[in-house]
Amino acid sequence: MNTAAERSKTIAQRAHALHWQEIGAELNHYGCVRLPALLTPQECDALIARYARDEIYRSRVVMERHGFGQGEYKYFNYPLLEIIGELRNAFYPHLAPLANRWNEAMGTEVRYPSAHEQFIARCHAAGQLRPTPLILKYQAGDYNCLHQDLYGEHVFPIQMAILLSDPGRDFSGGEFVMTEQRPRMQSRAEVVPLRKGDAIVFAVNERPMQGMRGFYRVKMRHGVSRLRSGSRYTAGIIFHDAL
Ligand SMILES: O=C(O)CCC(=O)C(=O)O
Ligand SMILES: [Fe+2]
Repeated sequence: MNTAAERSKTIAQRAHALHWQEIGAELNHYGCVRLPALLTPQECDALIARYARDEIYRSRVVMERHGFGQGEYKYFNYPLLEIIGELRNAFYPHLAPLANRWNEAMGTEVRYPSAHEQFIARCHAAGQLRPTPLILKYQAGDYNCLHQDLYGEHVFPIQMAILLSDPGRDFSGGEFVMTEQRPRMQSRAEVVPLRKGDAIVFAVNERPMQGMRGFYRVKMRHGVSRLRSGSRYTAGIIFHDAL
C-alpha cells in the first residue's frame, strides 16, 4: 500500500480489497494473520500524536497497578475517533462469517449478525456499554503479560491490533507474542514480526482446531515481550463493548 492512490483509499475499501479466503485460511490454521501496511505511516503518526488528548479517551490504565505488565493504555470514548470507528465497522462484516464458522465447529450456539451495529446493540442490551478500542504505550522495560480481552458475556472471538511505531527505528524488543494451549498438551508460542502500520488479526479466546476425530478447542493468549529500548504504540480494535 504505497502509491498515493492506495493511500487515499478509505478503511472500508482497504478491508474490502483484502483476500479474505486466504486470511481466513491462515487464521484457522494459526489463530492469527498479519495484514501488511493496513495504515499509512501518516495515519499511525496521527494516532500517536493524539495519545496525549485525554478528552477522546474514557480511561487510562497503568498496567503495573493491575499486574497486567508494565506500560499504559487508554480506552477511547464514544464517539470514537473516526479512523477507529471505521476500522471496527469495516472489518467486522468480513470477520463475522469466520467467527460463525468457528462457533459452528466448536458447537457453540452463538451466531454473529452481519453488521457491527447489530452486534453492539446486543452488547449494549446486556449492559456492555463501554467502548473497548484502545491505544497502548510501552517504553524501555515495558511488556504486556499474556492475556485475553474478555469484558463480559458477549465476546466477539477475533480482534485486531495495529503497530503504530517503527521497529528498529522507534524501539527494539517488544515483539507481539501469542500462545496456543491445546487440551492436555504443552503450549505453543508464536512471535509475529510486525512493521509500522501492519495489523495482526487474532483469536481472542478459544478457536477450533481440526483433529483426528473432529474439532477440538484451543485457548489462545496474546501479549508483548519486553521492550529493550525506545517507545512502542499500538492501536487495539476489540469488537465487543465492556461491562
Ligand atoms: O501492544 C500489542 O501489540 C498488543 C496489544 C493488545 O494486547 C491488544 O490490542 O489487545
Ligand atoms: Fe490485548
